[in-house]
Amino acid sequence: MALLAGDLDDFSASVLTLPINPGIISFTRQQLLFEEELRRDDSDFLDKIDPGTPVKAFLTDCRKHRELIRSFDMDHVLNTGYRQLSSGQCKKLLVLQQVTEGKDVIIIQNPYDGLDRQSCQELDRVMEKCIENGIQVFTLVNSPKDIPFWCSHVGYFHRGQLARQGEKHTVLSGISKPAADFNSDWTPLFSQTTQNGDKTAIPLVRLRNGFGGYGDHILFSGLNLEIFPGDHILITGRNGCGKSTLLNIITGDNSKCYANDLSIFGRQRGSGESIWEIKQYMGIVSPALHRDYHVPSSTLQAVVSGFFDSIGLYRKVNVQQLETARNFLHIIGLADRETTPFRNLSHAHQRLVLIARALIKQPRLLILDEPSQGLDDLNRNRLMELMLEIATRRLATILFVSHREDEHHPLFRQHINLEQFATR
Ligand SMILES: Nc1ncnc2c1ncn2[C@@H]1O[C@H](COP(=O)(O)OP(=O)(O)OP(=O)(O)O)[C@@H](O)[C@H]1O
Repeated sequence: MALLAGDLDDFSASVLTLPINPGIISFTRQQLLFEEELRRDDSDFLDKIDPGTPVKAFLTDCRKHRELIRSFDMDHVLNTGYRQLSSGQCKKLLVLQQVTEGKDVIIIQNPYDGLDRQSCQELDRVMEKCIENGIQVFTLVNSPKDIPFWCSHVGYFHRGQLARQGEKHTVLSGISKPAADFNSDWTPLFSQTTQNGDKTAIPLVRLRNGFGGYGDHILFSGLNLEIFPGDHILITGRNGCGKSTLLNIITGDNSKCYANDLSIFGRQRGSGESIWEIKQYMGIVSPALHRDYHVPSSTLQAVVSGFFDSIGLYRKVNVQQLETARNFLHIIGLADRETTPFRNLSHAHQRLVLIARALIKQPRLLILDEPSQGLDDLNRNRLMELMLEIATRRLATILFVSHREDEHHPLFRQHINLEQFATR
C-alpha cells in the first residue's frame, strides 16, 4: 500500500511506474487526517470543544455531488466536525473526498471494513461508476471473500512475493487456503477462575430505559440492557447509529453515563466511583483507541500498558508482567517485534497488539468495537476462535460490535440491533 501511495522511501526497483497523485483511501490516511486535525485543535483558545474541520470543507462542490453524498447517508453531517464523526463516517468521508475531487486513479485499502451493509453496496455502486468513467481503481484486501465484484484483475501476494497475477477467475482458481503459521494454543494465557453464568449473579451491566447522544442530540433511547456473566452480546446497526456511543457510556467515556440509570459491576454510576475503578475490570479495543494510540512506545510496552489502561507506558513494570506480555506477543506471532515502535507496525499488527493489550489483565468485560478491522482471514478466524475459547471457558463476557455477518457467531447469546432504538 505504502509503495502504491508513494509513501515508501526505503525500497529499490529496476523499473517502477506509479500513478501520479492518486486518491488514497486507507487506514494510514485516515490516521494522518486525524492527527492533522488534532494539531489544529483550537479547543484551548476557543474555551469550548473544537469539533474540527467541518465535513463539507473536505469535499469538492457539495451541491453538484448532493445525490452521492446523500446515498452515503452523509448529508446530515456536512456541518459536523471531523473529530465528531463515527469511524465508518470517517471512512465514507475519505471516499467522498477522493471521488468528488475527480481523481484519475483511486487506491482503496480494505474497502468494506468499517462500513455498514448499505454503505458497502453504495461503495460498490460508486466504484463501478468510477470505472465506467475511465477512473482506474486499485483495491487491497486481506481476504478473497472481500474482492469486490468490480475488480477484473487480481495480484496475489504470498509471503512477501507477488505469487500470481492476471484475470480474477484464473488467479482465484489457483489459490489454495494458506496454512496457519502461528501458535494456536491460548491456554497459557488464562489463569483466572471461571466466571459463572449464573442469572442470580449481579449483572455486569444494567441499563434501564437507556439513551445516548451528544448535547441535546439523542441518537437512541428506550434501551434496556442486562448483561450477566457469560451473556456475550453482539451489537449491530448502521454507521453512526450510536454503537460506539453506547460502549462509551458503559465504559464511562461518555458523560451520558451519569444521566442514565446505569449500574456497572453492581455499582450505580454516579455514586462516587472513579472511571479507573470501573475500567480495571474492562478490556477495550476500538477504532478510537487505535486512532488515539499514537504515542512513542515499543510493541512490548503497548501490550503491557493494558495492565494500567494507559496510552503509552508510564509506570514501572515487574518481571511477571513483562513475561505475560511476551507470551501474548508470541501467541499473536509478533515475538520478534517487541522492540519495534508500535507505530511502525502495520495497521493489522497494531490491531493484534491492541487486542493483546485488552486481554492482558484478564478483564471481566471484554469490549471489542470492530476489533477485526484490517485483519486477514487467518487472523480474523483466529480472533473468532479466541472469542469462542473465552466463551467456552467463561473467562470474560464479551460485547462485540461488528458489521461483518461472518462474525455474527452463535456464541453471542444476545443481539442488539441499535437501529431499532434510533431516534432519527
Ligand atoms: N463528540 C461528539 N460530538 C457530537 N457528535 C458526535 C460525537 N461523537 C460522535 N458523534 C456523532 O454521533 C453519531 C454516532 O457515532 P458513533 O461513533 O456512536 O456511531 P457508530 O454506530 O459506532 O458508527 P460506526 O459504525 O461508523 O462506527 C455519529 O453521527 C457521530 O457524528
